[in-house]
Amino acid sequence: MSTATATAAAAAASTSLSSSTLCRSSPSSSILANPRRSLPGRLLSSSAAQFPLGPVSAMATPGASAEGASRKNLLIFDAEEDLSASLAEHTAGLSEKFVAERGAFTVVLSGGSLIKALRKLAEPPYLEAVDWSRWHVFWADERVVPKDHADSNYKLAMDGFLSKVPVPANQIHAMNDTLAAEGAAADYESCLNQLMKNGVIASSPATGFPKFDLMLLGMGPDGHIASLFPGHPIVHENQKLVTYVEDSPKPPPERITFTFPVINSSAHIALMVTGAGKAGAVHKTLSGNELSSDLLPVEMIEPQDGEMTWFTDKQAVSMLSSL
Ligand SMILES: O=C1O[C@H](COP(=O)(O)O)[C@@H](O)[C@H](O)[C@H]1O
Repeated sequence: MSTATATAAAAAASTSLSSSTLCRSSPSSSILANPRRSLPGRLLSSSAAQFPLGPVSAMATPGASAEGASRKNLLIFDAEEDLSASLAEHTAGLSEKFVAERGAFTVVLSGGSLIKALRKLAEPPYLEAVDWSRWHVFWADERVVPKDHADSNYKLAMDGFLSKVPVPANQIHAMNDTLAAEGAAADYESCLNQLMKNGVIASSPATGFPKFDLMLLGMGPDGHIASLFPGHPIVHENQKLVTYVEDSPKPPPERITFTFPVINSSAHIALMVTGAGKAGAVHKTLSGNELSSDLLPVEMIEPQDGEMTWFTDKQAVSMLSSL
């Protein structure tokens, strides 16, 4: 597989926190008009191969421009540094767009390797250029552990990213770690509903579910995303916004997670997948049969009215023969 220069890769348009809060809405969580800030010029990483993805397969033409491209794009990077740079550019570009359009940027984080990949967003030039005051941060999934526990996705994100950027503490909407799984899921769902009412989170005209501006996801080697694991009945949840598991195959067993209707209602989904250990799930997803009855969770990502970008490396796509 050769790499090509990305023409418009990922250009979807392309105070340290001393504390943060449990999910809540507050007067400062309403949408306010915002003077547009400009980001520095193009800072695209130059070592991605870009493939617009068809609805079923990964067969595509390299180097297509972002304009008129399909709603799913596959970016392949040689170097992790470049992936991280492109993810930063992508996120900063979307932040600028949504802050200008609606005065807020709602971004959903996951746990795992994603957080390290976000590190360049907390560095110049993004550190100064991004309007962090308009960010509202959420989690796609959380483990039922205290917020200072080594397994906490909140702690991971705080330590690796959020403590380095000036997002107002009351706009960091963590799941409630004082409740058991079921209660914490219900609590987070009411938080989302309240923030939709306030207009902080948009609502999808297509589905009525919350429409986050950007959902940042990772994927496990088994094809799980958030805490939606292969073969688990909650992958079929279609009413709730947030649900829970008490028997996760990956420890810790108790977790809270967004459901597919919420994930698929997002305006933008960025899925970060690296490493040879994930090549099998990537292969099944990008060359598999979407009609099969044993879909992996990652295969069930289907934006209803949005755009999805895969951020991958060569190892993760090494089993794709068609590239
Ligand atoms: O358990 C989890 O795993 C996935 C994937 O993590 P990675 O380290 O393989 O990237 C992560 O996206 C999810 O948020 C987390 O709870």
